[in-house]
Amino acid sequence: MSTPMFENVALIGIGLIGSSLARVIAAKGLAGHVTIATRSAETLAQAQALELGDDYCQSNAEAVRDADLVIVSVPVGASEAVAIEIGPHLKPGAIVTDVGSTKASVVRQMAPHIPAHAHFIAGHPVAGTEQSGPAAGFAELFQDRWCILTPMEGTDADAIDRLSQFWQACGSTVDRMDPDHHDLVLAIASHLPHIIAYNIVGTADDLEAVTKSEVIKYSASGFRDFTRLAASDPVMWRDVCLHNKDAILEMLARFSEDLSSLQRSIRWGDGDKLLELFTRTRGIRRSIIEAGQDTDEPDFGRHTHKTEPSAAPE
Ligand SMILES: NC(=O)C1=CN([C@@H]2O[C@H](COP(=O)(O)OP(=O)(O)OC[C@H]3O[C@@H](n4cnc5c(N)ncnc54)[C@H](O)[C@@H]3O)[C@@H](O)[C@H]2O)C=CC1
Ligand SMILES: O=C(O)C(=O)Cc1ccc(O)cc1
Repeated sequence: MSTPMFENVALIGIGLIGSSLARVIAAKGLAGHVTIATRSAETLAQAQALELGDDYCQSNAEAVRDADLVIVSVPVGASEAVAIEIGPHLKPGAIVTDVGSTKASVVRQMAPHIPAHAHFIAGHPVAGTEQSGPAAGFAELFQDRWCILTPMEGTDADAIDRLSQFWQACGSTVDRMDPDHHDLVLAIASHLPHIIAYNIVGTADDLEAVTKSEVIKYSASGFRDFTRLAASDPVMWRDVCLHNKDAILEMLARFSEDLSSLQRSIRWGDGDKLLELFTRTRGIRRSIIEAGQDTDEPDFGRHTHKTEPSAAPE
């Protein structure tokens, strides 16, 4: 087997993302030794039973002591607590990254606690499912997906390269962005769809009392797709909403305005306007598929490396 990219890797948090990382690291021989740490003893025991790593400990501080690469895969609201715990125990040259769905808040929470002798580079693999926990992960999760890194100005270029190469070895294409820009783009591309799903399924559930399960009985695939998203982890999505508040509220305001306009078209029987919108949106999906950026479901969102990642900002 070839030399591993990192001798010692510490995975903090071993849910869907952490356990997918553990699996791809093992499958591709990317680490000499993997230490797993997570808060709950039960989850740690589950990770051990699944043989996801080489060492298991409940202390985040202890887990990072020898690590060359530390990957924090916890709900974004726990980022600061983890950074405070691990900061004083990082060895010189260690790379610390995360996988959180929001970036500006994570950078604010973690960066101040990472010592100057280590390298902090926030990240977000744009890959996931509605499942959570260590049993839900799989080695192919990151294959043909984007991973966005949001390094701060002045971060060691070598460390960024090493982390990029790691994600590429996991199957991803790496892109770089400013954290605020990431949060704005992901607010519309990922956060709003989840919020809309939680809302529509909640509304249907309220109606259920009136319609006695008819909503579920007669739901076609459109509603079922919403129920998949609305089954996503509640703690993770509470944290996304609280930690990307401004961008989400901005996008929700735009969404509400457009919804009001749609409502008006329906009320006044403006068929032309409805046809114009529905034709335009159908074209969007068709052009995505034709561009070869996506195959058919369930792989919508997987790309084919036909598009070059954009140039890294200086
Ligand atoms: N689920 C998804 O589809 C995706 C999630 N993400 C991000 O990845 C991160 C992790 O998400 P999942 O793996 O889905 O969640 P998960 O709920 O499956 O796992 C979270 C893990 O974090 C652990 N944890 C929580 N607080 C901790 C602490 N203080 N110290 C140590 N461990 C702690 C939990 O015990 C659990 O093992 C989140 O920030 C999320 O926004 C990113 C891309 C996709
Ligand atoms: O399950 C889905 O459809 C997702 O969209 C998964 C997902 C959730 C959160 C992320 O930050 C990235 C991907």
